[in-house]
Amino acid sequence: MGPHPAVAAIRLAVRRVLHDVLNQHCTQDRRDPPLVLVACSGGADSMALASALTFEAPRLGVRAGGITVDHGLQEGSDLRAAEVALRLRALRLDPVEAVTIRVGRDGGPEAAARDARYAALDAAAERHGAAAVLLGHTRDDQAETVLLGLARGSGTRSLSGMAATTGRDGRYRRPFLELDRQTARKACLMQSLPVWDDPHNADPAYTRSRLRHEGLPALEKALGKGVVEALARTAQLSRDDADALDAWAADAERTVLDDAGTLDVAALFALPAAVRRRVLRRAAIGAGSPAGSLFARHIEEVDRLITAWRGQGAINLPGRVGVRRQGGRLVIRQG
Ligand SMILES: Nc1ncnc2c1ncn2[C@@H]1O[C@H](COP(=O)(O)OP(=O)(O)OP(=O)(O)O)[C@@H](O)[C@H]1O
Repeated sequence: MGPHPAVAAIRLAVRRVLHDVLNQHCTQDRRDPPLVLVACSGGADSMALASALTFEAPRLGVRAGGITVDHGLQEGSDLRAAEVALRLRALRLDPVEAVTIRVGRDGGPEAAARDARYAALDAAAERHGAAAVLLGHTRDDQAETVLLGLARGSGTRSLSGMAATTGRDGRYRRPFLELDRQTARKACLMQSLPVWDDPHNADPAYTRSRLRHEGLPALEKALGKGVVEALARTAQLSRDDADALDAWAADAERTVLDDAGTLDVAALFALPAAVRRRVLRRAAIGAGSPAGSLFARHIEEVDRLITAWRGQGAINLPGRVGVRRQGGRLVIRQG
């Protein structure tokens, strides 16, 4: 008798990613077996991921290890991290590491914890020479990410959620992005894997938690069960659109930019709004405005220098970047 369908599904998802990693490894002409690490919080998604990795890796000639990060934000988090590391070793992953980090405050508690966690995972990947790091984000996480982008009123890039592959050299992989959270949970249950439910995930103080426990269930009640799947599909379609528009903007930039680094207003005006705003955003970032602080409202204001010109003065962007219209040119400079 084969494995339970949930276990078969998580294994298939991981096998596909391992094939990809192996192909990439071979094209780099490497002969040693690649090491793949699972980033594991001890929650159901990443424990399911660890179990699938431990099953598939030896069959494909891949080495498999695990990393758990202790954010040090809760009483006893060090003991829990040690416990997760033990569970990963019990799955015969090797190497296994529990890494303790210090979380700053920049950008709010959730963003600060995420930034510190990725920095620790990057460092661990470098230290162990890992070819890939697997993350347990599911289709439900993707749907939540799309809704958060929608609620911020941002564009297609933000609606495109998380990519299956991100990070330096495509280091981070998300095998479960097309799998629902219920399947991961069921797979743990069927394999008698103990899982740890992070109390933060149920804490209504966190936006994502409210969305998960109140927002999405209300949407499903109103619109039907297919909402999560539809939102995940929206993410993929938006990603394709955003990629195409980014490529268009990169081409357009070459035609509107002169050697002195100023932009031709008439040529900008002739571009479709979605492309023009991307060109303006690229130029602002190129001049030193930090991408994370540059919001749609900033770019809209710069855009008005082109589309609603009435002699306005210079516009100040984050990072001490100023934008002014001088005759038929747009001058974007720091300082
Ligand atoms: N403390 C951690 N240590 C290592 N990896 C982590 C940690 N927290 C999150 N991750 C990785 O990031 C992914 C997504 O994080 P998220 O906070 O959504 O997960 P979670 O709900 O805490 O845990 P899980 O996804 O395992 O159920 C996890 O699946 C895991 O791969």
